Amino acid sequence: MSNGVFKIPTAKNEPGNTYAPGTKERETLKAELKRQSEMVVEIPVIINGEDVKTDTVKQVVMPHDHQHVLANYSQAGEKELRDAVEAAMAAKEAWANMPWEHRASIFLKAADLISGPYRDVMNAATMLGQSKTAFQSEIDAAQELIDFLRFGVECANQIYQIQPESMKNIWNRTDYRPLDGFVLAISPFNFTAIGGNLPAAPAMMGNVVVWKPATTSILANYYFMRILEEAGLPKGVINFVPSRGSQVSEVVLTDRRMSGFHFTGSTDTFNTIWKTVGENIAKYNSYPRLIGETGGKDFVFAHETAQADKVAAALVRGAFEYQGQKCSAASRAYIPASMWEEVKGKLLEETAKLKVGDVRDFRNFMGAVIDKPAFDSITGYIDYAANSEDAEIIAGGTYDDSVGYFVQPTIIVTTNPNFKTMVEEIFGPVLTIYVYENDKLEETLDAVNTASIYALTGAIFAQDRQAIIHLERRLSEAAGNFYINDKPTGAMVNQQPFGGSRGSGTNDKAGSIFNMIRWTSPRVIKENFVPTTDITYPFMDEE
Ligand SMILES: NC(=O)c1ccc[n+]([C@@H]2O[C@H](COP(=O)([O-])OP(=O)(O)OC[C@H]3O[C@@H](n4cnc5c(N)ncnc54)[C@H](O)[C@@H]3O)[C@@H](O)[C@H]2O)c1
Ligand SMILES: N[C@@H](CCC=O)C(=O)O
Repeated sequence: MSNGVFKIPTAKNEPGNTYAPGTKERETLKAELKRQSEMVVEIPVIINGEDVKTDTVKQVVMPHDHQHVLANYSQAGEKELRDAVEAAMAAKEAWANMPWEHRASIFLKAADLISGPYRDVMNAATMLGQSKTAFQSEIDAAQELIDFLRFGVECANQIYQIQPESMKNIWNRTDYRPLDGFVLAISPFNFTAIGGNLPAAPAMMGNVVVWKPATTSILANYYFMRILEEAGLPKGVINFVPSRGSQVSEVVLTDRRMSGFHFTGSTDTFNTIWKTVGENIAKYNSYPRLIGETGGKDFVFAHETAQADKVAAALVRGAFEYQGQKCSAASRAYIPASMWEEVKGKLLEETAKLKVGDVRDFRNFMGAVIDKPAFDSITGYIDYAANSEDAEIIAGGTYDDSVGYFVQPTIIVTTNPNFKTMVEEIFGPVLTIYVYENDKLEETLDAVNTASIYALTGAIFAQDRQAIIHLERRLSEAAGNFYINDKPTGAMVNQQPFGGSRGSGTNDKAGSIFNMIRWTSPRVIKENFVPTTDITYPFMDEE
């Protein structure tokens, strides 16, 4: 029994640790890295709160030391996937009917557990399993994940307060029901926070979920699942099913009770899923909500009034942090000829300083790329540029996968604004630059707008206010997250709600009210306190 309109604790962005030499946080994180490096975790499938081991067991390795096994995980097959759907459906009624403040408490508690006792665990698992540096892990597995949980609760609370007007004798109410079925969440490898948010956001709104994590981020995703359990998530509300994507599509995506799909990953995968849903549309109980944040080919555009050193700094951080494996990473840049020599000098100087290696050595700025297919794909682009007459590699261009999947930060300069590496998402530490003549501003802006199918993030650099206004207008459809005099990465929950359009997804802005509202199916209730007995209208009494 709940009596009260409860006040949700005010959400604030989680402050980050620095891990500077001599700090306590650096010491405890290093100890946790050592502990996790010396053990092999056995990761089960988790269905209805029960650990399930299967016959298909696969390994999780460190990308920066690929012979080092961190964990073995059970892969769910068809039976486990079907069981997960049934477990979710069985948990549905009790979860949907749990008083909202108790649902909220579970996620707020999980946020506090990550902020406190499990911060090192989440960071170490993300560093070792996904090859993130301490800095990159902290902004993801700690800060962003905590923010998603706390602001998610706040957004849900705001939605529940959106209520209709009522007239004399009438009370109108909106009942924010969860969707009529279950939600399938499929997450990418590159952000532990996104992995957590994809199942958590629909669950906060009262939905039950089948969650398929990416195979290369399973370790951190598994620890998050355990934290949710410790926070009190009832059995079956989120079912954790490491599995093959194609099999999830066959078995879970096409189940008639699938009412929502929450995805982040590549555009190709989302297209395949959308097509599968379309082909099966007559089968579903209700039209499934399809929410997908996908790829990017993010740009930095410098105007002739920009400051060269700031442009160069944004390019280095925007392109090479986390090995360029951010959907928001700066991967194409447009620099005016008048500024190029200065930008180039600074870029080469700063890029030469970046150390690439094992993330347990805190002096490294970059770790390894995620796995062998990613390594082969990224180095394929580098080789293509090396052999092209339209391009010159001015930094990096080398790679080595003998110990870990290491790719040096690479800068390509091209004379063709539609060169392959200016157009396609590479998802690695490769930046391509097109130097434009100062008097070709409009043609170059057209190229920014049309070169790729994506519209995720983009940054402009300029000092002149009229130029800023002009660029902002001319590139209005080119990015869902647009930056002025800043790098195109590092969006924060509740500050820069994140998502793009065109080939970059449905732009539902993760962690915001726009996304959370997709997980409800509102029922409007009209209650009449004084029902009428009149059948006819008053004006019918006389002619
Ligand atoms: N827009 C954003 O907010 C955002 C954020 C992070 C990553 N991304 C994008 O994600 C991509 C990188 O992540 P990734 O390599 O994990 O992406 P991916 O598309 O390869 O995989 C994403 C998930 O989909 C699963 N999957 C693959 N094929 C499937 C299929 N046929 N059916 C069902 N599931 C399938 C994978 O196993 C994984 O869990 C990049 O394109 C990046 O831009 C976008
Ligand atoms: N939200 C993150 C990117 C997530 C995609 O990989 C950023 O803004 O850098």
